[in-house]
Amino acid sequence: MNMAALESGRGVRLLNPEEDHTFSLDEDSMNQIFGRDDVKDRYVVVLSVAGAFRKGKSFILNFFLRYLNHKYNLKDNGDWLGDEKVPLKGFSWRGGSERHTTGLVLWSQPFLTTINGDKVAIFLMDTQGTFDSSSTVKDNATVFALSTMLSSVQIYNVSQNIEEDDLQHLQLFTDYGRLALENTSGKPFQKLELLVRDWNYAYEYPYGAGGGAQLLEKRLQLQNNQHEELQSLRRHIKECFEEIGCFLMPHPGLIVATDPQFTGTLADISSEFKTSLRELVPMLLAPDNLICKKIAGQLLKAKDMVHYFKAYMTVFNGSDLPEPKTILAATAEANNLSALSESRDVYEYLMEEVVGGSKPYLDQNSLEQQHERAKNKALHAFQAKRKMGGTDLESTYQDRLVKEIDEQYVQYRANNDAKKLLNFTGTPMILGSLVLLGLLLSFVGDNLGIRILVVIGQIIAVGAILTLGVWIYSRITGEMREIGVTIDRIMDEVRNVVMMKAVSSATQELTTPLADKKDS
Ligand SMILES: Nc1nc2c(ncn2[C@@H]2O[C@H](COP(=O)(O)OP(=O)(O)OP(=O)(O)O)[C@@H](O)[C@H]2O)c(=O)[nH]1
Ligand SMILES: [Mg+2]
Repeated sequence: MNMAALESGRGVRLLNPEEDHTFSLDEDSMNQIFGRDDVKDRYVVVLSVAGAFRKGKSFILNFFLRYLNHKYNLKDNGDWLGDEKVPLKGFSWRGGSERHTTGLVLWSQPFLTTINGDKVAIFLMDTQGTFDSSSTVKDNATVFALSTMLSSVQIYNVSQNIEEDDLQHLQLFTDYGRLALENTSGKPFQKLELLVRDWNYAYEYPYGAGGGAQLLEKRLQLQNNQHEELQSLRRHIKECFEEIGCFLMPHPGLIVATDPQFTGTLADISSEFKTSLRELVPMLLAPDNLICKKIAGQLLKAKDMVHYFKAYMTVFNGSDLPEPKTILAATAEANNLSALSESRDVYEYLMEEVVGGSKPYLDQNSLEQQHERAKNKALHAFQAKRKMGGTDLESTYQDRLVKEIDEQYVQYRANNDAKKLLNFTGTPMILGSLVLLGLLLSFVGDNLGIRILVVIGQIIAVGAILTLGVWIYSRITGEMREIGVTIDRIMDEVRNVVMMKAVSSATQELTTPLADKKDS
């Protein structure tokens, strides 16, 4: 199997656990991953795997990677599971009893595709296992919460069965989710997939999604004799996620579970496990099944992820676990911030079109008009976005947008003014040289008595002086911009032709003696 495309990626730890039980965010890596030019404006599918430590989370993610590489990089519809003898690589995984993955790890290269014409980037996220001996309850909750808040598909990896404890751990989200439901449109979370590993009771419920659905229904059933708390937890879980599924995964075999030499080769994995992988992975990641990340009913772009990461980091790094209302407030802040930066992009884009670096000088009035037009468009874009957090928060961010745009305008104006000054390296230099050339020709022609040379020289000199005049006028006043631009373009051509001639004659000079030497 061709793994080349996979080898360009690696697991990047975006969230690092610190000694004092806070987490630090690797902002540079985050900006690099989500801000890549071909990625930042794409909608995102974020699949995360979370749950107790040492239960095969990183291991299974590497099969997701194989599928994604096969389907979206190599665009191959054949068997994706791969060669029986190839070791399993990608996210770091290993055997043993000590926890391995820490913090939150993202695959550095998203997989790119389109869904119904929309460009999409698929991200995989690995998480620190919960309940190891060195983490606190808060550490666990933070990783679990962040990965749930930031993913569109959360795979909740549980061992052997769905127990009451497993459901209890969803409590923080259901509390947040209920609050979010009251305040925003759309369900707060998208897909939750409980992945039960080492399912031993296939005689009761068969392996796969079918058996999983039966088990899940049983576990989420409301019963009259259940305590009220257990009943409401179940109700809320169903309310908060758009979709909840369960998948029963068979045991992968003794070599996988116990052999320290095991490298992840398919040959050492039970055939039931492989059969289930063939069902599970496309069920989550085939083109028709991809789920894009939404917050408050709105699709997120890769560049928006940065705002949410930062906002959640701040609230989860406090000394206590944040209250659901604090998480909601952070979500609303990030949501407004995304709208702000998107609208500022609109302003920048429109202004670059008229006064960007390569554009000629624009007169003051026109510049002002263009600024007003771009600012209105940006404000309109901001207002058109559905936002969380109420009108007060919205107007704070709108004021901030106006302030940032006005600051940027000052910058554009300064740059524009700088263009007014003559630029002696481009067009004027060429035109000046042409004036000199013309004068030289007519002088030589005059001395040699060649009348035609005198006329040609004078035409060149006068033409160049007139053109220079028009060009200077256009630069200083900002009027006749089209003519000014045309002159620049023609002079550019002239410069290119002259340069090419100079280079080719120089190379000829250099190569001819060599060739001559060869011949002799
Ligand atoms: N019993 C069992 N073992 C598995 C399964 N999948 C992988 N393993 C083994 O479990 C061990 C741990 O795998 P990892 O993928 O590193 O586990 P993890 O959940 O990422 O662990 P942490 O990063 O410490 O949270 C490895 O030895 C795997 O071979 C499974 O479905 N069942
Ligand atoms: Mg791991």
